Amino acid sequence: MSEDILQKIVRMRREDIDRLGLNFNIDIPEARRVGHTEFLGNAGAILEVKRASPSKGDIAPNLNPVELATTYAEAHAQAVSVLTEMNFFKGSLRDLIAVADLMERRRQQGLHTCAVLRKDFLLFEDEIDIAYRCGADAVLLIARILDDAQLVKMAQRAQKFGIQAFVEVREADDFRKLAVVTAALGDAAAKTIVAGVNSRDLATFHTDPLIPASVRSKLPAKAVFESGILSAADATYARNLGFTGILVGEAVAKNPPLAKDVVSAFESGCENARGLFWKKFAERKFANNETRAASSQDARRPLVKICGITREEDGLLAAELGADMLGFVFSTTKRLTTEEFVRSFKTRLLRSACNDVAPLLVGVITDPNSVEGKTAIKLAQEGVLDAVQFHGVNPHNSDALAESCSAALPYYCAARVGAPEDFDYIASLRKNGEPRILLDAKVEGIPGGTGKTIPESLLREKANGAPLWLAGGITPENVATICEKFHPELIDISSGIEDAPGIKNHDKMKALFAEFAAK
Ligand SMILES: O=C(O)c1ccccc1NCC(=O)[C@H](O)[C@H](O)COP(=O)(O)O
Repeated sequence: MSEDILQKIVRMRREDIDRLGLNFNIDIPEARRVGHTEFLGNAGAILEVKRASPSKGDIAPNLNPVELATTYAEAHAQAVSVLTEMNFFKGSLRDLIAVADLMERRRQQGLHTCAVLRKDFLLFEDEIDIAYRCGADAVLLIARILDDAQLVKMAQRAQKFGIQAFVEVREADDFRKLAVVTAALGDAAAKTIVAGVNSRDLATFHTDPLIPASVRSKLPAKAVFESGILSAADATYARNLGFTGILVGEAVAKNPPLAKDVVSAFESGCENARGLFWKKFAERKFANNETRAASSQDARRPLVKICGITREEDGLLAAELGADMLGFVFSTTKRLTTEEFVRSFKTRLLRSACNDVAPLLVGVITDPNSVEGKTAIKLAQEGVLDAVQFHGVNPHNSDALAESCSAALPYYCAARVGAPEDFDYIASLRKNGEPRILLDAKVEGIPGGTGKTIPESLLREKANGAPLWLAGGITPENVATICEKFHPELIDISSGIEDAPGIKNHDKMKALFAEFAAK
């Protein structure tokens, strides 16, 4: 089997250590000469001294580590992460020593001091000694490249020095290792171990902001969202999920003035209902991947949202068939629903034991200032609805969202797509920290539920890359072909399973889900 990039980094590092020794031929202090700052003693941002990466190539090849770390400290970062891997990240133990010495000078001057993390692909206990002597307050331990015994020995060595072991996890086996090392450290674990989840797959470089969301509940209280944070809005998203730290590299190394915005967005945010919605969705997505693979359902089945529910029997059947989300339209169209209906449906749904996990309930709105829009927002803030779908309206431009943000509105955006320019709006939503955006067909004069599909050429040209949430004209007849062509993560269906607007046809609904039975 061919070597992935992570295996290559580790192999080359082992070869360098054989040639140069654990200190890579660099003079390092005989003994530690700096004080100690607890790594993530308080919630906050960890900003990185990063010259290059295997995924991006050169990022800031000529950066001055002391100048950059000074900017980070002045932005009140909690920690500075210093990459010391030389082949792919162009880092060095010299950078680590320089940043730790800088923090010691700041400590003595009474200035804000950041903890210093040695970020590398560490393999041996004696590398912890070297990190400690250089002045690190924490060391990264990547669970995926260490076996149980080695991970435990390295964490114990960190504990012996009174520094933190920052254990990076991502896959199921990493979580098992985290449990092993936590048990091995006993009472000391709470003080020594900080867990981090990387939104970037180190083998493929693909980042997905839903990966940290999917595992937040399995992590200890102190937990870090690593990679893929490009803006203040992304930092807010991570905080909304309940992470106590973010690790930001490329964005701040390339653009140091961004450090301040990222730090303050993270520190002023909090865990809230928006984060809860994304956690529920992400847990559902990844749990479903596993259970479907083991059941009679097609493992490639997307998540399914059935929209435009106006009758209890339709919603209950959709739930029984395995719908992941149910949509209720709070916009004056033929599928308009009411507050009373949604409240009583929710009670009924929770009473019915048709599914282990009830579908998420969302209110679709086209005008946050309308009576209907405000009703859906209220129901989402109360927790009756799991989220609001801003359909064709930009929540970031609306006063309603600004007001409701303080009350933590769970929401996502749906964009109506009919021309290439519409993807500019989608890009702007992504920059605003939206982890997923639903794409729906644009038909003049009809806000949604049009029964029309998005032109294939547009999807092919413009929607590549990001996980796709797809609506518009999906039917039991075309769903298999659409899924085969575009591999959506979620599909959203309304008129394709109806006899009339808001009146679902049960045979069509069954036919839709039958398309996902393993063939
Ligand atoms: O469905 C509606 O009547 C509706 C009205 C106003 C705004 C949005 C609306 N639906 C939004 C959805 O999420 C639909 O499921 C989506 O447009 C797909 O509909 P369809 O093409 O009928 O499957």
